[in-house]
Amino acid sequence: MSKNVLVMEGDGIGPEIIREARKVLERVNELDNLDLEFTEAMLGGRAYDKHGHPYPEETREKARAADAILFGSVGGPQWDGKTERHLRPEAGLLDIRSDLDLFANLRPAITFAQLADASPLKPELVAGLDILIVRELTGGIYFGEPRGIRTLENGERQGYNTDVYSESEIRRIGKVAFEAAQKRGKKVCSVDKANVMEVTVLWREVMDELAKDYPDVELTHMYVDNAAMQLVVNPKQFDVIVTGNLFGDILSDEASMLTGSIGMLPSASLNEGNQGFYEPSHGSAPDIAGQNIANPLATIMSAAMMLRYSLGAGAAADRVEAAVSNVLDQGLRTGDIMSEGMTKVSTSEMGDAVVAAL
Ligand SMILES: NC(=O)c1ccc[n+]([C@@H]2O[C@H](COP(=O)([O-])OP(=O)(O)OC[C@H]3O[C@@H](n4cnc5c(N)ncnc54)[C@H](O)[C@@H]3O)[C@@H](O)[C@H]2O)c1
Ligand SMILES: CC(C)[C@H](C(=O)O)[C@@H](O)C(=O)O
Ligand SMILES: [Mg+2]
Repeated sequence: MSKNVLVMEGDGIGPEIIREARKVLERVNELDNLDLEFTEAMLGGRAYDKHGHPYPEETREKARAADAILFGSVGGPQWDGKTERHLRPEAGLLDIRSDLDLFANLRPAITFAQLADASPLKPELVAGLDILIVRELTGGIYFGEPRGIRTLENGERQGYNTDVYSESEIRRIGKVAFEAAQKRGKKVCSVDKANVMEVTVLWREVMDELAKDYPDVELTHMYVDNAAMQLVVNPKQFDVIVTGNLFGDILSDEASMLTGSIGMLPSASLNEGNQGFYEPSHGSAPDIAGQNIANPLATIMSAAMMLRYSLGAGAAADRVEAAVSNVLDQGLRTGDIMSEGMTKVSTSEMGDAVVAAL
């Protein structure tokens, strides 16, 4: 039976990186007879400009019907601060995550041997690194109510957000982390701020309870400020990191630099069914948009995650990841991962090289 892949470019570099990932998917579709069908929809700032909403009704319908979604990135200065909160490009992304209940955001930070010298960290600290960040994506301070900006009695304005997690939300993301660890290095580090915030006191308690169901996995806890430091001091101590929405957002950008570039960090956002949403962890990079210089590999590797997690095509996913490694072996580098003696290529040249390596 055919599988429906919804493709959404988004804003900024979105169209450029999605074009390359789609080429790769179309090629493995032919090579492995995957029977993938592609449809398109809009999400983000350009969707707002065209339809008056960053997550238009038509996109909602297509998204609900899709087996998997490939997405670029949203946002840009032209939309910043211009519209009401729910009409911002970023709100479109938060809406679709919530609408499809994509609570489990998997962000693997893997340092390819060929790129150990592209990280600002010493190569010996990052060579062989393989961390999985499991970020809760549909709760916490991103979605908690009440939120807003109010005027106090003294006339001063006050901004406020609410960080909330229920036990069931903590348990379901914890299970994802423990089950992932069982298949990898058998270690989970839960990152919180339980020395200050009640919401993470409960987070820690629930993780401890859950750990009893996974005696083969070692659970440790770490405060987020220390975790931010440990990621640059000794990143290889980590196997799976599980954390809430905001801490996961920040730590995953930090971890991306261990791999050489934010352009190397893919992601999968999954719900309790098999449906998944696949996007690079980076943003729309307005500073380099339209120049054909962005690194498309995070998006291509997100497409590989899609093949593995939502399309039942693990062999095709392995093939894409091997092709990425192959182009790095050839010495091809976009500007963000460029180093001495390597060959600098554009976004589309990098995509073409991955297709050829398939
Ligand atoms: N998931 C998403 O759609 C997402 C994620 C983060 C930020 N954003 C949005 O993107 C816009 C820009 O945000 P930002 O500048 O804070 O973060 P960003 O990730 O877009 O860019 C940060 C830096 O990384 C570089 N960069 C990002 N992706 C790259 C790639 N593939 N290749 C080479 N370099 C790359 C950029 O050029 C920039 O210097 C904002 O509107 C923000 O809200 C969207
Ligand atoms: C654009 C923004 C809403 C988003 C987030 O904060 O989750 C982004 O930073 C990400 O990491 O996917
Ligand atoms: Mg982010």
